[in-house]
Amino acid sequence: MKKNEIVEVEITDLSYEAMGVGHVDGETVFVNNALPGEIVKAKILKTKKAFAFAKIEEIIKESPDRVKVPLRQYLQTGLASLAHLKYDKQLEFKQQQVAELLKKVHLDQIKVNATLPSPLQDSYRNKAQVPVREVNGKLEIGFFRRHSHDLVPLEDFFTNDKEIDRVLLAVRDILRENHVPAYDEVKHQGEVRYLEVRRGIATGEIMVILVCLHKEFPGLAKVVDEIKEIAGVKSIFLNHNPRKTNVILGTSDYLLWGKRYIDDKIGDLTFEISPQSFFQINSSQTPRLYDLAIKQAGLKDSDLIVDAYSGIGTIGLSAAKYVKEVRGVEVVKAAVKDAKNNARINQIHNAKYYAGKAEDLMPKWAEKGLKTDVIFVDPPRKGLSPDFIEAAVKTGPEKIVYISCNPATLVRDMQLFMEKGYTTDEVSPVDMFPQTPHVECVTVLERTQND
Ligand SMILES: C[S@@+](CC[C@H](N)C(=O)[O-])C[C@H]1O[C@@H](n2cnc3c(N)ncnc32)[C@H](O)[C@@H]1O
Repeated sequence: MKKNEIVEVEITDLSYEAMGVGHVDGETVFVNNALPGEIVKAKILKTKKAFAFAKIEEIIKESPDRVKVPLRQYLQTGLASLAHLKYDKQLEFKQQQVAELLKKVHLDQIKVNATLPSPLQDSYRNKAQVPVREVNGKLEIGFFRRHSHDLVPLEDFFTNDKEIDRVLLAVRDILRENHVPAYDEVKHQGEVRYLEVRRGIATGEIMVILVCLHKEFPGLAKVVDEIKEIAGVKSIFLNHNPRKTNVILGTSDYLLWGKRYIDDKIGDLTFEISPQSFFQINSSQTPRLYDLAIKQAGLKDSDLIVDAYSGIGTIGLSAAKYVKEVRGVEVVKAAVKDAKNNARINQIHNAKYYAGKAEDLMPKWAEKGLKTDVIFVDPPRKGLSPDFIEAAVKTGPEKIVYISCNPATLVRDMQLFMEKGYTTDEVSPVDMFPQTPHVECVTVLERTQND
């Protein structure tokens, strides 16, 4: 295959990034937005040693599972790169992905349950982070075209809560009217790099964060005065990110107006969320994820449980009423402060939260002779470190409840726990991110022998 060549290809599979996979003359080709069962004419965009990337020129045979996407920009940008696949097939795709990863490491005896569907299939996100750039002389918000930093302007973000889109557009218009320059990443100049909007779905409280190159800019006070008049806005921050980087947020947040946090609810618990704290983005599905994890943990009132990678304490605090003691660990200091506050405002007295890296604190706790009954882990995409796993096992938990947003690292870590005498017979995918290829899973590893 050569660049710009047009090839006819039958799509036989879907990659974990939701690209159609086919073969031409023994070589693999990944075709953007093509679906299994389709025959397409595709233009080769890029070639590598053993594979190539291509885009559809024409669909010769269309899959019966293809659905019409409201805006082609959703597929161009990767904002909703699975939106062209019927929802029930998206759920099957996620289940299959986990099954294939297990099969690759000869763990196909472990059953992968059907993916738990999300109650909302669009407009489910309680948080948006959108780039701000100048396009054709105008400040725009949108999403980057896939594998690039070209901004595709958007007004309807499809997966965001509709109120969040309303606020994003209102802030965009305020920035335009006040002639605030958008960030230019080539020249590393301008002011506003990203807009972040978070909404407490249960409370309606909205936080606006202007991610800026400088700590202040001319006219900022007037911009803030106007943003605070937008219905629902309770908190306005400036996040200062002066670096030449693709990382969205800088390390310092300055409160410009209103509250330091917004409130939201999961089940009957209230949570205060500050700007840099992690909070599950699909509010309609979060209680179902936690219920599944807590139910499968089979908690007892004598249990000491660990909530590792605890964010603002949501899992541990949801489990606290079933157990004797909760001990949480989280690396973001502001989130630990939120977790402590959240225990207090919900009158939960058996939960303690500690700031630090889980892989540093767990070995210290194990050395001091801590004995645990159940350990909940909910790490970022890179999963757990071997040091953490080693130390966690030393504390003798009967069960490890693993909540994962990356099935590849989940399967890797499951193998390490299995080497140490833990086992599981099922993994449950939970759809936290409809219209995208992202997969969330829960599995419970039980101790079968003393190591
Ligand atoms: C997927 S989130 C889960 C948060 C929480 N359990 C929830 O459901 O909202 C992962 C969390 O791990 C934290 N984190 C990342 N690396 C960490 C580390 N090395 N040690 C402890 N926490 C870490 C992140 O700040 C984030 O809050």
